[in-house]
Amino acid sequence: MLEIKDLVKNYGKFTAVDRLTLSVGKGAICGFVGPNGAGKTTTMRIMSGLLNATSGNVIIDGVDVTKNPRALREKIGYMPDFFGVYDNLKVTEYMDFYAGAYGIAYKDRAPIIDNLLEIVDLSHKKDSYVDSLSRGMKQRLCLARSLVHDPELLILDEPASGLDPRARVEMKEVLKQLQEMGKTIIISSHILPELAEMCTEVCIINHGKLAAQGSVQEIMQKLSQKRIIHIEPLREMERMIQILKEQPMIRSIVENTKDVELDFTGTNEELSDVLKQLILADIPLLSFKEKEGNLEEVFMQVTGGESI
Ligand SMILES: Nc1ncnc2c1ncn2[C@@H]1O[C@H](COP(=O)(O)OP(=O)(O)OP(=O)(O)O)[C@@H](O)[C@H]1O
Repeated sequence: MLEIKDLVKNYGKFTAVDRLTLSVGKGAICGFVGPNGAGKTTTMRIMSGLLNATSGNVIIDGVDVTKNPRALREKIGYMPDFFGVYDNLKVTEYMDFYAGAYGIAYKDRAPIIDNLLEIVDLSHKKDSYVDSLSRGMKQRLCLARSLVHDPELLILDEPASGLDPRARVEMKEVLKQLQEMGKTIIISSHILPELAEMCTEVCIINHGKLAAQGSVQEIMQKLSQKRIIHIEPLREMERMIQILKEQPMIRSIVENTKDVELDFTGTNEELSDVLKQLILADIPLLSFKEKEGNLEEVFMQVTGGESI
């Protein structure tokens, strides 16, 4: 659905997007994650035809944005990270304004607007003033507005930013519904855990380059250099540690009051062998498990510890 090839954007001498190459399949919810200033907004604005690239290509559904921005206008819905101020405009009037801007005939607008407000769960607010809505509602309204022309690809810049956990869950549900309707969604954030639960895949962007792409699980596996294994014996801690010290794939052992933490460098096969050794030595075990990777740690590792 989306292919970005060698995309470069220079602002004067500064390179904000640096030979970025990636592709996103139809029906994906792809998270664009990176620290502040990584180049996410710049890339999204180029994808949406709002900004010219210095070089490279952005191909959406077979059409190059840089060569044919008009043809793409219908295919793309863009939600910016900034929500303007709309004094004295009611929710339906706001939607009507955008429907008009996309050339939708006046007589066709009402059912489209009603349907979209229902999708984003704002039907009950249709006669309210936009400025009176909560932040979460404004974000959802902004999302509804980017859908007026029924685009195939949605480009959402930081839609979850500043939302409380409940509003995030609501946003996640709306996105899932849109995915079920066959839309492809690109969504950005500078907080990986915020996106992880919403996305089918993630692209981590750093200094305008792609640092990693894949499902959250794949990225965690590829990038977590450390495998930490927790082992809790019922007793015989000392004897267990002696056996563990003889295992070749264990880089270090940290002893806690009740359990030990191994920094393990081996494969699953080798890990199951460690378990076998302990059982053969009759060490009574209460638990033997790998610590789940921490998304934030992985993100910090990929982006060189830059702030999130
Ligand atoms: N119009 C501009 N002129 C000069 N530099 C710019 C311009 N727009 C963006 N930049 C710079 O390009 C870099 C990338 O900015 P961009 O807004 O794309 O990052 P981002 O990943 O979206 O960051 P954030 O999460 O803070 O929104 C930043 O260093 C920014 O200062």
